[in-house]
Amino acid sequence: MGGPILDIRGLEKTYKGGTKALAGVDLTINKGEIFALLGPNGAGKTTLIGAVCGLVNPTAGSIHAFGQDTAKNWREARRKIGLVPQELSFDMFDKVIRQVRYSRGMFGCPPDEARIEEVLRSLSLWDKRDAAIRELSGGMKRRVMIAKALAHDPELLFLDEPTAGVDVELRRDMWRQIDALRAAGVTIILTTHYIEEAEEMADRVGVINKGRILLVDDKEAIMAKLGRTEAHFTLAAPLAEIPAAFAHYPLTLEDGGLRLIYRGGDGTGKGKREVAELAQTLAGAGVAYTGLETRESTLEDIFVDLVERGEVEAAA
Ligand SMILES: Nc1ncnc2c1ncn2[C@@H]1O[C@H](COP(=O)(O)OP(=O)(O)OP(=O)(O)O)[C@@H](O)[C@H]1O
Repeated sequence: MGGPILDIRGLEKTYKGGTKALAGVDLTINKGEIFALLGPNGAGKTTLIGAVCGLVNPTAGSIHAFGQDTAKNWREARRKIGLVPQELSFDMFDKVIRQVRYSRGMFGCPPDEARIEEVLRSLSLWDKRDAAIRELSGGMKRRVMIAKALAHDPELLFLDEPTAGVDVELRRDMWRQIDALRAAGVTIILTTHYIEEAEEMADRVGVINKGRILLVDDKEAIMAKLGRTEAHFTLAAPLAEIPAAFAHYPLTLEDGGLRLIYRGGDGTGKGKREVAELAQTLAGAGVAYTGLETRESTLEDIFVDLVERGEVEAAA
């Protein structure tokens, strides 16, 4: 992975009417990475993307893209940036291929029919190239949005909720497309509500809420730092209390003493190890169990936890 391709410092945006959508965002994106920006509705994700793409005028702070200060020279930076916005936007009566060609030209790239064909084929749009956009299904329209964003061969691609409301097949296609772009060295920033998407695709994850970045880290590091193991032992007979020999484990008794629950670990495997120890030693200590269910926390658990904790801290 390369050096910084995007550097955002102290970015703030207050809309007319007073909504503070960004409240001091610092974020550095490295060349070649896939960065997932997670956050609930209204967190400021679209505003942040808009600020980098020159669609939103920041109230304070700075953005450097490809080493250029976008406040001074956003056109130069914008040429190297592709944006697939959340909303569909194009001339519905125009033909697919013309819209894609037009996008390429708009960013000052010379015509290149071979490249246009390649982009259309990669998105399974080649057969539809002469169709008017309004004749296409919703999923196909979304593909056209991506084709348009790729037509000028951007080095940095923003995907704002690329798979919101699309079917499973199209979502898988998009993941494949993102993989291919990653292989070609394109840096990708995607926003999503689908945590599984971030879990599947991203190298790094940032969590944003109320215009503030709560956390940025490697996906693996987040899982390791904040991952938890939960294990439920269904006991053969109720326990009145946790035996002293197991007091050093993070255990609780529920269901009138019939369920022994382990909640702990740190994502480094400690949780699994401790649960395995318990599974082996409980019976020997006279605690028989008839069932064991375990689960590891997902990025979704971590995200919900962080946002809730962030809200608690903000309210405190
Ligand atoms: N043009 C605008 N004028 C006034 N307020 C706006 C405007 N655009 C966004 N906002 C407000 O700014 C805040 C952040 O919105 P933004 O669209 O950036 O969030 P988001 O994280 O992209 O949300 P979602 O996941 O719902 O798309 C919200 O409170 C929103 O209502």
